Amino acid sequence: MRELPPRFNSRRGNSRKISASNPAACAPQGFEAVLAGDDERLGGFLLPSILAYDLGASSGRALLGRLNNRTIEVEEVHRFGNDPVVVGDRMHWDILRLYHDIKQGLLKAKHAGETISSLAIDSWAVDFGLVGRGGELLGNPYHYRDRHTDGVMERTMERLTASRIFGRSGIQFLPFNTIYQLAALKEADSPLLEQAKHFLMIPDLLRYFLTGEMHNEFSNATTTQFYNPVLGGWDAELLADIGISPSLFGNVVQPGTRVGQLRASLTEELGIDAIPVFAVAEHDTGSAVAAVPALERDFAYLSCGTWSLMGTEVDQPVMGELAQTLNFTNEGGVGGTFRLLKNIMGLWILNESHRTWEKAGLSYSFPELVALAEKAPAFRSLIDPDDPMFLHAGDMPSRIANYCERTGQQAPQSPGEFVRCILESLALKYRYVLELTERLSGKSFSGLHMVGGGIQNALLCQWSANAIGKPVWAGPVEGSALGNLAVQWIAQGELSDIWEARKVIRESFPVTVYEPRDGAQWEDAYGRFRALTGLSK
Ligand SMILES: C[C@H](O)[C@H](O)[C@@H](O)C(=O)CO
Repeated sequence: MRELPPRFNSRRGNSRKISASNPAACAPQGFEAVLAGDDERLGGFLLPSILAYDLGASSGRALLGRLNNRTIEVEEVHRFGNDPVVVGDRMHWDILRLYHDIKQGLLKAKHAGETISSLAIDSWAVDFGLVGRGGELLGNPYHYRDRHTDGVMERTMERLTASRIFGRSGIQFLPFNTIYQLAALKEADSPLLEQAKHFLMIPDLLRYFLTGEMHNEFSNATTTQFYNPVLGGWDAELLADIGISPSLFGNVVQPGTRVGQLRASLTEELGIDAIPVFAVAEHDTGSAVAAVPALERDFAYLSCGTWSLMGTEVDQPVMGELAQTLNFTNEGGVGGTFRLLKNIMGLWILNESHRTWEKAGLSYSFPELVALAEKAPAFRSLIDPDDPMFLHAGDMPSRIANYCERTGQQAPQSPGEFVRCILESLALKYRYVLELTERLSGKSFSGLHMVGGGIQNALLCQWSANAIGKPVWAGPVEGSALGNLAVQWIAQGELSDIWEARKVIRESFPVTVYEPRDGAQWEDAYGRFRALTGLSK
């Protein structure tokens, strides 16, 4: 059974009120005192900063956080690109460059005169590195959009059946899930598997570089599709099914667990202290959901970035036939919770269209593209953003035109019309998935919380409210980084539990409310969208 760190099993109402009555604990320099389970609040002293690294599919940032008398102050000390590297027909992450930027963040914090009391890393899911006998990384991790997994999911599902895989993992079927990446290496008889001794997901790997310690974190482990949430551990049967040795997989730690400190060689190299390192919800979506400033216990969220992740928070995974049929997922959360959600292709389609136009010498900023979309004719062309033709990198405008021709629609002609098609289709897909979430969870939501970088697109937020016919509460932008900070503060007794964290986030970062408009138009468009895309409930 999963062991939760102290202060994290307060999902429903049994949180321990932490009082500041015992001044004996007030020894800021004795920070370790807190770590030793002393949960007396340090009498309102301003504690040193903590550092959150949030690595997204296109960029990363190092955010300093301070908790100043119930208000969160954040400061971005380092922002960096995350450009995949294509070698031949393989696409890899530039993991050593990412580690270099993590070190840059530490140096910038040091030069800013900051005392860092802890740090943690979150990133996108499913991807991993393999480490050999000597502790060496055996190669640059594959990017989940690399095509070495083409056809592997279908072959694996045929051999094992979808019910067996979903019944043991509770995870949605996506072709890049870790289980199919490992199965692809097995099919290719990759020498990597012969040499591999340890499996580390992206944050696990970067944390290992920092501390020298190897741990697999829970929220990210669940995205592999071979973690069994009922057994509370790696599923040896599924691993055996794909011919992968269970010995590669280590102990799974829960968000909020202290997992070492910066190794001596690094503290010497950078001239900094051996800062404690925590595991947080290292799947960035897990951290984003932790930071949703919800008031009510039953809330719907949309984490909006390269991907759009929509769902709700549940105490137990929902692994019945309907969940499998609707292809929902149950990814691990904070405090023993699960994220019942569905992946939606998201702003990736817009980002790739922008990249295609840039390559063609058509240079538009994102705000310009959104302004052009607003002026374009409404609901002229609609797509299902999750059609597999939009998954891999490439010329999205041509694929959108192709989709429209295939469905008997007029294809967009100008960048403004293409962007309108993308944003309208996303908003309508959000309505579709929200209705499925209500059906599957048995909950009804009074509105939708939108968090993440994508909410800076106010038009998308407004159209999402119009499409769902309910208010959208947008904020915070830095959802993942704030969720990362929050779990570090809870682990160190600064916040009592995730609900206090959400309250402090709500008070520190006011949300923008988008009330639904143009109901009749969007209702009509939704009918057309369902008919065109063939999406039935
Ligand atoms: C593959 C994606 O990374 C994953 O499904 C998504 O949840 C994510 O991590 C978005 O950053």
